[in-house]
Amino acid sequence: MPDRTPVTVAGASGRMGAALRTLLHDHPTLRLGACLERSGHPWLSGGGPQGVPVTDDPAAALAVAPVVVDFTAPEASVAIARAAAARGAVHVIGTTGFDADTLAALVAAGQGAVSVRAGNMSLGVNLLVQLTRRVAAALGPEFDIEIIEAHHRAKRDAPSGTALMLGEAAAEGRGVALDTAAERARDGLCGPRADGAIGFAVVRGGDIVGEHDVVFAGPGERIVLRHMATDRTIFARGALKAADWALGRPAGDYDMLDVLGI
Ligand SMILES: NC(=O)C1=CN([C@@H]2O[C@H](COP(=O)(O)OP(=O)(O)OC[C@H]3O[C@@H](n4cnc5c(N)ncnc54)[C@H](O)[C@@H]3O)[C@@H](O)[C@H]2O)C=CC1
Ligand SMILES: O=C(O)C1=N[C@H](C(=O)O)C[C@H](O)C1
Repeated sequence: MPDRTPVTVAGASGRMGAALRTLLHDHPTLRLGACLERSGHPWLSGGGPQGVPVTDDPAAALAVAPVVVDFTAPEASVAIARAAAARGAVHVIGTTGFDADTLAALVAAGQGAVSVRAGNMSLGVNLLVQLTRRVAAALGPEFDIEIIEAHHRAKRDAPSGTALMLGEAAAEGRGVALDTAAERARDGLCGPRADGAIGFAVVRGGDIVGEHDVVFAGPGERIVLRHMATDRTIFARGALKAADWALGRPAGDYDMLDVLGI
């Protein structure tokens, strides 16, 4: 397979890093070009994949492989965005858990890069986002919207990036701002549900890859839109599709709806 584009995998030893490295092994257009890991990671002193540099320096990785697929942590993604912008490189961002300040820092740092960011890179979830927007727009305020997500016990952020994407889509469909509609915690004598709220509930346990329900609960009936991921390959495949799609595009901020054309 000649002339495949070298890719930096950021967070290369992680769950998503492993899924990406497996797919890149025999990908038709992309190959593993460099591994980026956190400072102090054991792979920096050996033990990582052979034949490619392993580094904690985003600029050094991008000098070798100027397309970076990044499933790391929010602060790490900001540093990678800065390095990608300096080279006008492609930065595919799967990392979730950004607060408002870190998200603003990411966007500012990435000016000049070709950035594709999504809280979920799978085809199925991005279709679910579109369905959620349509159903929320079609139903009246008598339908309460609740988003329930479940993930493995090691996940650090909640609600998941996907749950927040679905919440944004529901809020858009309803013509409201998610910031004001979201109910993210209920505990104790919290009173009845607020009219128009978009509620979030979170399950963590075992090795659940990722499950999301959008519940529209009305008087006498309930609609549930559900996505269940059983294999991380779906996210890795989407991320590599985004990398391929982004090559040669003008600098800017894109998402998976752009990549998938849906
Ligand atoms: N958008 C999507 O489709 C998906 C997003 N995710 C998100 O991706 C992120 C990672 O998920 P997992 O792979 O499950 O986590 P993980 O904990 O298995 O892997 C994260 C990796 O990033 C590395 N890392 C941390 N700081 C770094 C730095 N400064 N520079 C380079 N590497 C660094 C860690 O050492 C680790 O190897 C999470 O935010 C998760 O929510 C996960 C799956 C799908
Ligand atoms: O951390 C994970 O594992 C996942 N994170 C993403 C999210 O926060 O939605 C996507 C997927 O659900 C798996």
